[in-house]
Amino acid sequence: MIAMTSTKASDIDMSIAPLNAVELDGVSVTFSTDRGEVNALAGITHNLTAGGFTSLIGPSGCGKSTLLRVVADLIAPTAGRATVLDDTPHNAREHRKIGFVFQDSTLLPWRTALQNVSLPLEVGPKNQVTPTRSPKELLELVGLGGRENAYPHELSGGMRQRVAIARALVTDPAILLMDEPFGALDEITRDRLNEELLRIWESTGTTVVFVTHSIAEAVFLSEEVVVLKAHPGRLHEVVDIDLGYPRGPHTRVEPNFSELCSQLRMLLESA
Ligand SMILES: Nc1ncnc2c1ncn2[C@@H]1O[C@H](COP(=O)(O)OP(=O)(O)OP(=O)(O)O)[C@@H](O)[C@H]1O
Repeated sequence: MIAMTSTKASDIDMSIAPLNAVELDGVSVTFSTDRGEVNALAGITHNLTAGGFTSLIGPSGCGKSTLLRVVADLIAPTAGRATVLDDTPHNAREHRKIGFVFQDSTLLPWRTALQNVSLPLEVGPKNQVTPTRSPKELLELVGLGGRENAYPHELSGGMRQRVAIARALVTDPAILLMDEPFGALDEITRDRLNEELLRIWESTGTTVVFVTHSIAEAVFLSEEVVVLKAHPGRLHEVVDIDLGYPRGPHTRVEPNFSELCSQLRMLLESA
């Protein structure tokens, strides 16, 4: 388990864990469309520390989702290389080392919360996963103990996202990729889930890569915020969020918090 300090890399057992969970070396992605080529990403070079919490922000179309998809092995880079846990994204995915949470919870409506969380254990190669926590324990971890038998339509939007997070964690992934997971939620629910997510991050030690449009959310959650520029998507700036952990409601009223939000706002305006 990784302690909640701002020097996370030093807490990792180096005999078993790579220093970097993700290494991006000149990653470029070009899509060919009917209207010509779209340069979604151009030469992204950056490393993500194992056990860290990194947010990606930037204007619409700057390639945030594309970058997550490269790491998740859903898209191959046109140029450059992505390394995940010292391996190819393909092998990391095959070994079930990557969990993904989308903006929409994408739960199966005919399955209960528990059955949804169990789903990844029922599909894919057998015997590849020995989960640290059972689906029931994961539902407890995300604050849904006692709601195992609820169907998605019986749960609020925030609860459905909690189920989606539990489902993403069921294979015990080393990396959790989250693409605007709380974007559709009201502000109070979102703040509460941000606090929950940090608690889950603390207890699982997973590396989190989090896409958001919210500056405040990025600052509240992250150890570092990667700001991307659009057309083509490229790295603009990396900002260290030196607020320390644990974070809670008090964090949002710290002077440093507002200063970091202003700094990021200015960077986004020039992106
Ligand atoms: N499958 C695809 N085919 C063609 N173009 C694509 C494809 N996927 C993404 N793009 C283009 O690549 C660029 C980056 O898209 P991406 O969705 O990664 O951006 P984003 O930063 O996540 O955007 P948003 O903040 O609006 O969600 C955009 O110009 C988009 O239109």
